[in-house]
Amino acid sequence: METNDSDEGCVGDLSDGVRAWVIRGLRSSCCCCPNPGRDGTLSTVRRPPSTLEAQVLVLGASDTGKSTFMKQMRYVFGDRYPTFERRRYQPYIRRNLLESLHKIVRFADAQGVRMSTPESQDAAEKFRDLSTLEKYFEEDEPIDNNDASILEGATQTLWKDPGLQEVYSRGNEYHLMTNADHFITTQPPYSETTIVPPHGRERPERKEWVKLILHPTAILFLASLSEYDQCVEEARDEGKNRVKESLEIFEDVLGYPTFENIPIILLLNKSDVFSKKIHVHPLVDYFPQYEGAVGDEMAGREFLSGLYEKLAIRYHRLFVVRFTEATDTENFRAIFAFIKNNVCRNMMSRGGLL
Ligand SMILES: Nc1nc2c(ncn2[C@@H]2O[C@H](COP(=O)(O)OP(=O)(O)OP(=O)(O)O)[C@@H](O)[C@H]2O)c(=O)[nH]1
Ligand SMILES: [Mg+2]
Repeated sequence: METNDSDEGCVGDLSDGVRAWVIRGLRSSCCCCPNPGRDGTLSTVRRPPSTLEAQVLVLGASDTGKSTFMKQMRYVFGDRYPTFERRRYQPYIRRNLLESLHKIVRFADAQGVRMSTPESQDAAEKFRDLSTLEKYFEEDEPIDNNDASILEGATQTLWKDPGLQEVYSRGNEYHLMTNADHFITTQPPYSETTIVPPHGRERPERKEWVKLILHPTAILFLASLSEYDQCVEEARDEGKNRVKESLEIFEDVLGYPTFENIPIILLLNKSDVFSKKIHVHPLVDYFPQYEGAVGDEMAGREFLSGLYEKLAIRYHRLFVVRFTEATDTENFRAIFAFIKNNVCRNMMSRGGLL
């Protein structure tokens, strides 16, 4: 399902007069840059001539947290999330969650995993047939209260079942969205307005976005630490590992002539998911060259960041790495301060001030 990511377009003033911008239609890129015109084109900045402006381009493979990062910017520096906007997200979140529950139940069927009680078997039945759920996908139609409470009860009953927990922990085998547990354990978005950044799924048209972007001050490259045990959904038949896909995109960025002297800040995101997963899914099962201990979070982080570092060294590029959790606002604030500092230093150094 595609989401109408509201981060596509101008997302408002950030600190120090920098504006954030996501180029419409480019899933994998966004930047902080001069004011966009109303028609979505970039226009001249009306600022005092002495104002310095940074353009930070945010890149990365699908599902790594780019939109979440931009939404945090808006939450921290912009107008938070007005109620109307939360309402706008709700149908997308609801659809993502229903499709996820359907995937979980079908995977359980395929693997011969049965829910352990008659109640949870009944609950599973509610999500087994996608065509019966489609009526809840309508954007403009709220679910009636009775259906909402049936779906909510079924969701909670299923979640407590050990059979469901078993297949849930194997979500990497069938492309389960990252935060399905969050939606389920907080407030399933059937009747109440719930806000969590939605989930976009398109695979980036890499060669396309790379042609369209400007000369940024810095590149923020997002990669997901937690995807080491997942395959690229669109390249499922090839069984292509998502970290490998991300490394290829990183290499494209390193090799792109326009970016030759642009500093890169690598954000290894979803560290919260990684720290849970690493104990359950050994890194060595997916990367045989990993030599650290099973379940050693620090060694795992070092190993994965080392894969990016090797590429950067090969291309003689300077870069810095941070481990992040884009869904955590406090973590975002700290990372944003780091980025700002880094970008400012870079601008000063380019201007001969350092
Ligand atoms: N737990 C956790 N979830 C995250 C984190 N960062 C992003 N997510 C979730 O991961 C999913 C994908 O995040 P997005 O921000 O939509 O990813 P994206 O890079 O914009 O994806 P595309 O638009 O498909 O390229 C969403 O459900 C986010 O809420 C994180 O640090 N921790
Ligand atoms: Mg996105």
